[in-house]
Amino acid sequence: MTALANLTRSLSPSSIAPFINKLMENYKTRRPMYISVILFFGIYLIFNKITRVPARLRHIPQAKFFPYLKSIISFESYDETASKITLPASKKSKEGLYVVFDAYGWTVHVTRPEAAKKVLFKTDLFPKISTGDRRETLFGRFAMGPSLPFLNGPQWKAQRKVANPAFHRSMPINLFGELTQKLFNQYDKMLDKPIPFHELMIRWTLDAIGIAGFDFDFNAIDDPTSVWVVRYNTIMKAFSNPLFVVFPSLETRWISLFPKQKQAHVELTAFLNNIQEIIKKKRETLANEELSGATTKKQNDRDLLTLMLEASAEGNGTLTDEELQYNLCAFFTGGHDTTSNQLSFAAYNLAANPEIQEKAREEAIRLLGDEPKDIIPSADQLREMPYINMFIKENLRHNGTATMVFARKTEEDTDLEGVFIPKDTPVVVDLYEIHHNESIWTNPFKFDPERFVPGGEADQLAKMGSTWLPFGNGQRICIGMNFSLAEQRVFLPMLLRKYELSLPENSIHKDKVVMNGYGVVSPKDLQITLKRRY
Ligand code: HEM
Repeated sequence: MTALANLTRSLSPSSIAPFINKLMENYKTRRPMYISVILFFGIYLIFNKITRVPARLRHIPQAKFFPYLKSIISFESYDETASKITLPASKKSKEGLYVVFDAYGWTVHVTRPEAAKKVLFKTDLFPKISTGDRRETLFGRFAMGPSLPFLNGPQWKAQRKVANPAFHRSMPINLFGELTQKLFNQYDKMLDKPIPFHELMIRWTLDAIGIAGFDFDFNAIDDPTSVWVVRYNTIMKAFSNPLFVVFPSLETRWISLFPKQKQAHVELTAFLNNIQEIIKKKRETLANEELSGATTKKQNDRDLLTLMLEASAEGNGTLTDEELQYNLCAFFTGGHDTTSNQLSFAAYNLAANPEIQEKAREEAIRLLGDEPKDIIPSADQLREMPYINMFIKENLRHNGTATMVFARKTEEDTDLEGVFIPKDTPVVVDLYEIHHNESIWTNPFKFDPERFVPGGEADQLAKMGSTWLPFGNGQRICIGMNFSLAEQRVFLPMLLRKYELSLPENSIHKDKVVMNGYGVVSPKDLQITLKRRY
């Protein structure tokens, strides 16, 4: 007790004041040194966190950190990064797992079909990772609400039940065909010289998803300067600004310092208001139709929004206006760039492989005739194009635009093909690596549609698990898969009948296609020369 009393007395304010004064004096003179030590220590901690695999994941092979970082910050083509870094890492273990520090922190990547199947099918063990609170960022306001790509469990199921019927009806083939004819009018203004193929494809898919999604004509093919096209493009461009992707708080707290980003938010508000207005009008129209018993459009001409509202009315569940808005935006993010990239890769693969192009053209002519006029294939004809379908599948394998699925997170400690993965570990299935893994596909870098003949290599491999999965697999498989395939099946035979495709002499893609992007890739500035056949 006496000792404690003495200590308390010695710690009285009057006794420690000189000590504090001395410390403050010292601090004033040595402030730069203290700050340096704290900074150094902070940097060391961050460096350590980023460069050292955490102990709980050290039993899994690692993709080399610095070469990986260098490759990402020098914007190397995705396939270069894969060949140099991630594919070699995937070969270090028979299970094909490796860890790398990416957008989710230390993440386990899956590059073999057996493990991929488990991750994609066991949705309760591997739910989608939470994207954190980015609701106030531009991308967050556009897409990160309660919508299909981001939800899990019963909430996701309830939404998918409303959306599924809209994607499992007969597709708007005529719309895709008419838009193709419109695009041909643009091609015809630029014949026999390199045309910006990818840029035009982006305009085509924007019109397709606008009209088929919610009956809104952007008119991007005919007028890329129209107010809605410019507005949409401004928003999309601002999304991909890496500064705000990496530091979202700059956008939420310091937005006034970034006038361009601020303007993109204004454009987005106008865009979202327009969608809300369309939803409101659509509800009114459907209510009136119900009252009068009249329907204005045939089933396959109805847009996805109408079909979802009808599915609700038929008792498949309900979506609020907010949920409908976020899902329509999800159809834009999921369905616009992806299909335009895929069709541009298709054009590249036709131009780079003249024999394959000729074989595909012969099939299109056999099916649709060789009369010198545009012909839109019928739904039955779309099912009768074995070679073009094989070409489409190989294009999705060899140059699939989605290189990986959305990240998952382990719900509990788990075993993946005999490898221990602790709870709360981010897990990503690498689609590109599975499609280019030499221990799965024979000569995977060769473009060869024959792999997909019935009973051929692809069919044999399917027994191993998820070997061909450009749209993902399992419950969360891309809801727009049939929509996109229908777009491709209409566009390609029409293109082949009318034009011969070649790569310009000075094309940057002469040796192999040069890619842009990371999770979703596209052929960089793809130019193609078109020669009319009729
Ligand atoms: C070539 C075209 C396309 C490719 C390669 C593609 C690929 C994918 C992939 C890999 C996923 C993720 C699966 C996962 O995380 O497990 C996905 C999900 C999704 N895609 Fe697509 N997609 C395409 C076109 C479309 C289209 C046209 C739409 C809509 C019109 C669309 C809407 C969606 C949506 C809403 C999801 C989330 C589904 C869910 O979680 O329930 N996609 N897509």
